[in-house]
Amino acid sequence: MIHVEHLRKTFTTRTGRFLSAGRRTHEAVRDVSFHIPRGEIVGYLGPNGAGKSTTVKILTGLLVPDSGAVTVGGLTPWQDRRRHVARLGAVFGQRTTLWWDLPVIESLRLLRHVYRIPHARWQENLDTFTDLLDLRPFLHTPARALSLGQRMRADLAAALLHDPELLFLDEPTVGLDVVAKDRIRDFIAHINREYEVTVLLTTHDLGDVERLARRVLIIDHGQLLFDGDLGRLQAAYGSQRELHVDFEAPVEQADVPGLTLLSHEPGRATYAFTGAAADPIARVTAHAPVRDLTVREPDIEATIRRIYEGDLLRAGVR
Ligand SMILES: Nc1ncnc2c1ncn2[C@@H]1O[C@H](COP(=O)(O)OP(=O)(O)OP(=O)(O)O)[C@@H](O)[C@H]1O
Repeated sequence: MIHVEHLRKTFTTRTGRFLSAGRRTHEAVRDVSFHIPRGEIVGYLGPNGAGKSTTVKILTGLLVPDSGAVTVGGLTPWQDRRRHVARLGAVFGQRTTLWWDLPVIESLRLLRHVYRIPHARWQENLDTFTDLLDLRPFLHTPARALSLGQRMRADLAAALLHDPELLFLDEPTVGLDVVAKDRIRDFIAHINREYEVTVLLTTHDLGDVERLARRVLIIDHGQLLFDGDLGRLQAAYGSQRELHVDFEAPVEQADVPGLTLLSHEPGRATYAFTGAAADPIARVTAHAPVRDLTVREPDIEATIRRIYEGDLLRAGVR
């Protein structure tokens, strides 16, 4: 479905003014290659500025790369833009594609015309998504008056009315509570299963990835660092957990044998450990009286950092 070969994109920006004016070239994407078969959900991950949006903009046809070959369903996005766009949908957690002042249903009607969807097909999809996403209570509410969770549900319906083969999701659950996140994730899994929609998911939320994607691509500084199974990634890099401890009173010496001290300020310390939490908790509580403690799973950003710092290529995991 998606074929990307040796993709490269640089941006040139101006620096300084007048006599000191110059140009700086920045390689946002360097030599990235990957293939995604139809019907797969792939998590596209990386820290801020890694090159994710640039790749997605090229895949949607918004940007033209400097070099490399890209085909999506046999089309070159920036050359066959109209045909390409008709086959894809996109949802951005940070902004809506709905008309702000219009009731949701009016936006969905307008999209029928934009994409020239046959009326019967549009109605069928609208009914299906209204049920699956429980849109009925706010179909007649303007987009600006929706809660974030409602807006995301309406945006998902809007992106899928024209039966796209490929869906780009950018932070689809950002800012949502646990229940709303679950609902969105269940829906995405459903449409992937039932309609065989291929999904490229960019997110900083490991929960989205764990629930939806078996495969992840990790990019940093424009280079692809990892392409493979999420299980393999987590086994290799995601096993380090954090223990955050509030002591009853400030402790002068926070080092605890067997644990790695990550940070320490009076009365508070953070440790890294692997495996079960019982032993580290016992060690810390034996060290000094504890008021409160929490165990945190590594977030995706931290895992990605560790991959980068640990030099994935040398570790031979790729
Ligand atoms: N239009 C542009 N002009 C100049 N530089 C740009 C432009 N767009 C992106 N960049 C630079 O290219 C690099 C990659 O940016 P990109 O937006 O692809 O990252 P990202 O992985 O999507 O980050 P984020 O998670 O913050 O959205 C960054 O260093 C960014 O500053």
